[in-house]
Amino acid sequence: MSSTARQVSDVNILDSAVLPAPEYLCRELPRSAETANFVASAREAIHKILFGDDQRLLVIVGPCSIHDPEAGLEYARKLVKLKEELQDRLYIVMRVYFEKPRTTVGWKGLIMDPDLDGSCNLPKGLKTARQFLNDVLSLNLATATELLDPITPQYISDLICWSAVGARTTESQTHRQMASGLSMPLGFKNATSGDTTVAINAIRAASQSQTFLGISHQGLASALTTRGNPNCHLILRGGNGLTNYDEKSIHSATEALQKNGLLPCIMVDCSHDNSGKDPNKQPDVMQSVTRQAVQPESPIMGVMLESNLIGGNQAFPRPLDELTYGQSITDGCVGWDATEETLRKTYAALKERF
Ligand SMILES: O=C[C@H](O)[C@H](O)COP(=O)(O)O
Ligand SMILES: C=C(OP(=O)(O)O)C(=O)O
Repeated sequence: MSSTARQVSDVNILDSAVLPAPEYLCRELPRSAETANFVASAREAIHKILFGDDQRLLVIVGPCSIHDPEAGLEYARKLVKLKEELQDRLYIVMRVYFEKPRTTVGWKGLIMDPDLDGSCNLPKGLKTARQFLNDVLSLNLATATELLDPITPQYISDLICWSAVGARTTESQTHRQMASGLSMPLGFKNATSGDTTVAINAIRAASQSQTFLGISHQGLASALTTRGNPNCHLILRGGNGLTNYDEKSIHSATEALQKNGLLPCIMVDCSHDNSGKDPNKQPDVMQSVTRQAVQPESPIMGVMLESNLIGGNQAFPRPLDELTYGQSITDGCVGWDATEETLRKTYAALKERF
């Protein structure tokens, strides 16, 4: 009888590289006291909007994904000027998305592949993301991201003012548990099928205390017990080719929230299925949503817009020297001029709310 055992673990693992512990990266790229205070007050401002203590509209706007930090910062510098101008009616937060959930496969974002060439240099990706967040916050601009991998928050969440769990992960217990321990307000998107029940269940689960497997700041596998996140809300993004920002959809989502004892508090994503993935339709969606938002007792407290320096998107992968500066390599975005016009129109329409 042979005593040689067959290989039964790591059969499909090609490589494994230890990452720096979160505390190491946070020490290398620390947050200043000013930045910490800015993040805390941005989260408070968003909390007040969620709970109806501030009538401003929360606007999560920016690139579908950050792939070029230089262009991302140019965008941030433009956005912060507009934010300051419109801040008595709009609370503008920049989309700073580093992790992309894919329907099948594709570029998974700057954290996973910062060199855009499939080399997946994760230590560089985490470092670039942390540096970029620090840079945006130093402009006095609040940051929003989707948290996809449950290990990522330990590296960057102290620099995030608002986060989302996406349509592909709202039903995942792992993500609901993660959300229950996060320190910032968070939106759950309805499922890609259009189902909103999964997002409502997610809000309920994330508001509870949970114990689950995670990593500590020292990078050690840990059992984490959370308090529950009281600042979760619903995001309607359409689904299965259909929109869900019309009055009837908003009304039925509101009823479902109330039936579950949750705050009637809804953000509308003007992109994704709500625009049929056509970025040119996002401004019209935003206008329609704003018209509803100014109605008395409207549950609409926020909107999301995918926007970049240049409108549309470019096919990717492609040779890096052929990339158009400031244009999305993931979903199509509204260009800067149209973004500015749309936000100004929203601002003007919101006069009725004040
Ligand atoms: O917002 C981004 C995309 O819609 C999401 O990452 C899915 O992209 P995919 O369907 O192209 O994979
Ligand atoms: C991936 C995103 O959205 P969704 O989860 O709605 O597809 C996104 O907002 O980048």
